[in-house]
Amino acid sequence: MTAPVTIQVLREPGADPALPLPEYQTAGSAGADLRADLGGAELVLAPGQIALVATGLRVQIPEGYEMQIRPRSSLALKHGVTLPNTPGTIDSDYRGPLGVIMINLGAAPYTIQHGERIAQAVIAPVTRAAYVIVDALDGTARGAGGFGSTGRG
Ligand SMILES: O=c1ccn([C@H]2C[C@H](O)[C@@H](COP(=O)(O)OP(=O)(O)OP(=O)(O)O)O2)c(=O)[nH]1
Repeated sequence: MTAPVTIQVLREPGADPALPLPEYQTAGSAGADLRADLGGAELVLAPGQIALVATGLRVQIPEGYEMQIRPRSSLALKHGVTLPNTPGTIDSDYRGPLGVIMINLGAAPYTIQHGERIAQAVIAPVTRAAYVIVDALDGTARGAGGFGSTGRG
């Protein structure tokens, strides 16, 4: 296993110090679970509602990496609760509160509990590109074909 990337974490003033930091549930988990810090309260997400859910944390990600915030499949499958902007992008130069944008696509209200695991954070290397203007692009067999050009199934 490669050495872990260190993410410096600052708790927001007033954040619940009892909440565990993002944590991997198994040795092979790609994502570390993020918890809702609701100040001890709960948050009801009505069908169709979008909310920015606080984690109570700020993070400092090393340059050259990003954090991707992804849904938990269990919440999505059982309740239709997911992230409308998945994966959320946390930039290495961002120093604000780490928030999770959630949406309830299910038919019933969903109650998020204080401390509930609401999403997962995946750390990934970032490749930066240089964009350059040209007069023509290389030809390929696919050409401009897309959006189902190769047929269905
Ligand atoms: O799910 C998310 C997505 C983003 N952010 C924070 C961290 C990220 O670095 C910053 C900006 O996100 P993004 O680049 O996706 O937002 P934007 O709409 O392009 O805004 P900006 O103009 O601030 O970049 O907001 C979150 O806390 N949670």
